[in-house]
Amino acid sequence: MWIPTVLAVVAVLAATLVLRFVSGLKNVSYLPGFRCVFSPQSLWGVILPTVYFNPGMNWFWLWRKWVYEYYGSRTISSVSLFGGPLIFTASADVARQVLVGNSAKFYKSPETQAATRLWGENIISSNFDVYKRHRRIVGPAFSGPTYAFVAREAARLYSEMIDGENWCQQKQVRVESINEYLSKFALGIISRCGFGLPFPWVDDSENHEMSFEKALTIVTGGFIVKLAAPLWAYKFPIKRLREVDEAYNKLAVSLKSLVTARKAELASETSEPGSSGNDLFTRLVSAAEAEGKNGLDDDELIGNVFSFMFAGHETTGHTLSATLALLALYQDEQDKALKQIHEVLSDGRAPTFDDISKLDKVAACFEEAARFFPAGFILHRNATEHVVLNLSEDSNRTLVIPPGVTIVVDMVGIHHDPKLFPDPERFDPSRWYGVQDSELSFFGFGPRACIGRKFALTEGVCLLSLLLRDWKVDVNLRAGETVVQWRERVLQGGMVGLAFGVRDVPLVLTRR
Ligand code: HEM
Repeated sequence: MWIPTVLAVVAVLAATLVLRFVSGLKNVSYLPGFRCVFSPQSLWGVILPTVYFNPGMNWFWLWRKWVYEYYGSRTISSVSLFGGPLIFTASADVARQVLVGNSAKFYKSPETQAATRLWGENIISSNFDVYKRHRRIVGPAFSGPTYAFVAREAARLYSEMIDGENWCQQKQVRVESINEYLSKFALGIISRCGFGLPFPWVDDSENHEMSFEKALTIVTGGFIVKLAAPLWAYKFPIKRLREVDEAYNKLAVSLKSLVTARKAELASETSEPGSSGNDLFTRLVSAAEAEGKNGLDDDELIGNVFSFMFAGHETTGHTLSATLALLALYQDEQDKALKQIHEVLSDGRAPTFDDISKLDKVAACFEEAARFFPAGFILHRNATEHVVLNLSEDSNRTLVIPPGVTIVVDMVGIHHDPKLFPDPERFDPSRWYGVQDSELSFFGFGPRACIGRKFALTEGVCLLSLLLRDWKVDVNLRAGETVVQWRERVLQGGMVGLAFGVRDVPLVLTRR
């Protein structure tokens, strides 16, 4: 009796899957692309490695040299048995149609913004009128005084790093992973210039209670744990979960009291302009207070300041690591940057915000590394209505995106498109000479492109100018390894935490 029942259930399930698959094909207008069991964005698709039957998360990098040519188009689809249909585009033209020309017809779905919303609605996760309110209040915080503050803090933190790591006593430093230092550096800058916190490089406090900075470090490293672990898992004595949970609770309480304190400070006008008052958090609280009931509530203030952490920490840290990896390989480019650093900072001082535009060759190294490894590597959008896109770049066909279907802009694909960037595997900073900040495509396109671009560029150029002025950067080879093998081993892109970038970059720094 049970055998026919089981067979009937299996038949119904199989028929449902087949119907869903067929409807998926229709939803992507039969656009060529992946036909797989798990969607590349589904849980199993992400967990399983990139192999020919499972694109996974790393196909953007591993298949970048052939995949679009193979399917005969820079806009392709993915239809799977498990997970919804997707459209991927590595065409800058199609990306602009979505993110610029038709931006009002697309939104960011709550599912794709789960990580950014952990602390509350914010500028990254919101849409439509709510977004406009967030942008109106957040926008002015990103301006000259903040960038000047970033430049000052970058110089101070660099010195603290060199002293704190005892590199000042050494002629040569060999590191297995420059990423550790640069990730901590980027976290320090966001903490100081985003939250207005001291973030000492060496935390020698005797206090055994978890410090705000420690909690911040654990929380940023624990985003994925927080997203993936179900609530019941916290009942078990799993050390990592306990630690992440404690850090989240600590931060939630501290941030609430920080908002209250900043409001009180502003009310009594004790905040000094030109000092900590230029951190993004204080400027946000001030702007939100000025807007009254049209401003942001406490959760939204915290959500926004965390969105800067989410969007500005790993992105900048990974790009800096990639820049040094590439400069270690391309010594001629390192020399060009060094020459400009000596010209602009001829008196040996640290760079200020006013120097950033003069250090354009240093900036171009950071920008070219950001092209090579675009930290914001996939941009998701969903259509609110049927939207017709023109694929004229590949053919004369048009593509109709139905409401609800996700289109993913593949930033790795766009930035390795040989038509836009000839010889894309070559590190060539001159591609970015004379390009305006607003045209830097790895910061996104259209009205929702990166609001923190100048923040990131200021931080990146300051750190690189100081580090390259003081140290010659070389690859740190394993015994018997050649430079070509080092490149093959180290220069691989992938998800590192929540952003795209290179993993451990082993370098030798030799004092100049
Ligand atoms: C190299 C460093 C960075 C890269 C490559 C980068 C890249 C991007 C990209 C591609 C977007 C567009 C996302 C989309 O359209 O869906 C974006 C948005 C954003 N970024 Fe950045 N980012 C960087 C640094 C920063 C920094 C330092 C901050 C803040 C301090 C920041 C804050 C933001 C915010 C708030 C948004 C959302 C803007 C909006 O929706 O209006 N980013 N970023």
